[in-house]
Amino acid sequence: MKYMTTVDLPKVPNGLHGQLAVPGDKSISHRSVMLGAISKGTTVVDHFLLSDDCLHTIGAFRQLGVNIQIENDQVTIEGKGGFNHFTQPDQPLDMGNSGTSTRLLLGFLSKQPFDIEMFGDASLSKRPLDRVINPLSKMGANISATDNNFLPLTLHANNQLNAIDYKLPVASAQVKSSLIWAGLQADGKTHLTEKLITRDHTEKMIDQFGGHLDQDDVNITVTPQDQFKAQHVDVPGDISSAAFFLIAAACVPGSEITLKQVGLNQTRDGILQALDKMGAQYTISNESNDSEPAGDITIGYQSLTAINVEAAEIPAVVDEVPLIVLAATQAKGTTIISGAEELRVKETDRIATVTEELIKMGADITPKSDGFVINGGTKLHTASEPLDSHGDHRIGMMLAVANLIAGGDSLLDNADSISVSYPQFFEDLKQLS
Ligand SMILES: O=C(O)C1=C[C@@H](OP(=O)(O)O)[C@@H](O)[C@H](O)C1
Ligand SMILES: C=C(OP(=O)(O)O)C(=O)O
Repeated sequence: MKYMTTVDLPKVPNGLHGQLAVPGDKSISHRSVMLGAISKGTTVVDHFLLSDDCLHTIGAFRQLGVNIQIENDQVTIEGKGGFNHFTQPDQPLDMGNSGTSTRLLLGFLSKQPFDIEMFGDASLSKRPLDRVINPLSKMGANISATDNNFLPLTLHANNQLNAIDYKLPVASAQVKSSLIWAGLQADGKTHLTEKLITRDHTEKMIDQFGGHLDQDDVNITVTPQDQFKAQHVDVPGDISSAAFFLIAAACVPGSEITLKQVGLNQTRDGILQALDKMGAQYTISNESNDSEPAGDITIGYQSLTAINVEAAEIPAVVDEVPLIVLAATQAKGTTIISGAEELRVKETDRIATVTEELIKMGADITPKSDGFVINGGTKLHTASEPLDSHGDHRIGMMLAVANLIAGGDSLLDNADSISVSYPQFFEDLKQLS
């Protein structure tokens, strides 16, 4: 897909107000289709995120012969009752812009009795896959990828996966999840050791669907199993989507908002930890805890102070780092973010694109190889040339929030990339205006 649309970014002269339920969590939505597909029975998923990325996961499973119905934001998946009942896709699987779909499906589909081809868009075709190809190959998967690292690729027919002991060289929930899917199909116990704890939605959902993993801090043992039982999944609001409004409300004078039933999984709540460290006040109410914890978050405008963010804190906030940089431009003092080199291999090199775009609005940011140094207290202004999402949904939405803070009239190029994770972002922002 080419992202072409240029939009006039909205303003909120009186701040953000009111209540909003953000769309469902992207990571959990992807995984609900995967577990639903191998379970026995019909899985019903409510508050599913119908964004481009998740629709690519649904599209791939439909091509594998899984019957999936969509009605409003409810998705119904007729499970196949195991990993062994898929049919060979008659076209290559289109992964679009979605790193999660690609990396998770590589492990999930690494023991199928037929070849499967996969391709993606220009951005996804530049993102490294050797982080999953290498360990999956050790397990016996047979993958021919472009330069052994990139899409397009072919996952060759394979009937044997060997269990391995593997220490993950990167802190990545995508790599961990891919290897869990493969481990469930291997011939013995697979032992994984994470570099740092990363989001645990795969582990929680396996448990919800009647499976079992042994976990102890960064160690996970996967025992082969494919007896999963269909479930009802209620997807909480995506904290990564809520984060745009949390930062907007904290930084635009006069704001006071409540975001309803946002996912509060502790492996994902780094944006709240960062706000705490910046001295922000917010309240959490109506907490629920089904398979994933959730609650309502109320936050208003306030002054923020600079913080340091280090490597160990990054996984819980990896997709929200662009927003921490933006908040840091408004905070008192100098913020230093380190250990965030993974941002260089997201939809764009987010260290480069965040810096380039916020500098257009007057921010004082110095990029580092693994993060940023931000001198705060800047009055952001309208950019004299259009801002650019660079085709990266999270950069596009972060810039829309930056324009709210500036109270400016900036334009945003390549705005339609936002549909990758949050198609109704501008409508929801209007609801809070
Ligand atoms: O597992 C997931 O659902 C995700 C994991 C993260 O990627 P990495 O695991 O590559 O850090 C995150 O950036 C991505 O948006 C979603
Ligand atoms: C990095 C992201 O997603 P993915 O890796 O699935 O493309 C994201 O949503 O910010």
